[in-house]
Amino acid sequence: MTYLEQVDGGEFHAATVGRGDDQQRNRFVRRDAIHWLDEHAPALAPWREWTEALRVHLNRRLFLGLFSFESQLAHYRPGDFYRTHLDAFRGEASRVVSLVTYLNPDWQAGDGGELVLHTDLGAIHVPPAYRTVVLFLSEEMPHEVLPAARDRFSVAGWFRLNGSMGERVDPPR
Ligand SMILES: O=C(O)CCC(=O)C(=O)O
Ligand SMILES: [Fe+2]
Repeated sequence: MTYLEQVDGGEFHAATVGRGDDQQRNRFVRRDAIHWLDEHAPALAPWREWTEALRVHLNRRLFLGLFSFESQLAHYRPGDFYRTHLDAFRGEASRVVSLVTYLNPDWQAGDGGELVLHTDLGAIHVPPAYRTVVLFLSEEMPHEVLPAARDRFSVAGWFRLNGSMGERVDPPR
């Protein structure tokens, strides 16, 4: 049984909006079900190695000071969506770079479920097709997920700064 099959068996819960104590389930904003990827699962070693190599590369080339990475698998059932949002609030300085990738083979034009990036130059529509990887600045890129006509699986991850201060260890999970 693959890691994904295991997860699909039941370890999903309704996605919430916000972090920590501010977390709330808001079905008007997002409808998907999510599963935080287990940092220690042996099956996910290639994913950890790849995202770690990307983290080091981004720091080397762009001096971003990225410290950690967290990611979650999301399942959008037909009709599910995620309204326009930012992944981080300015000044919060936790999530710096967002990464999204897709697990849907044979995604067709009429299947919907596009990720829409609302850039200064206009909207960019990204079909959630297998092997597509999207990276953007978490605080600066408004984006949304349009409703899909079929089940849609994505992995969203965030490269974060080290927000540890005094007794408070970051990330909090
Ligand atoms: O699945 C996607 O295309 C993007 C998901 C997203 O924006 C998020 O989880 O913050
Ligand atoms: Fe997002």
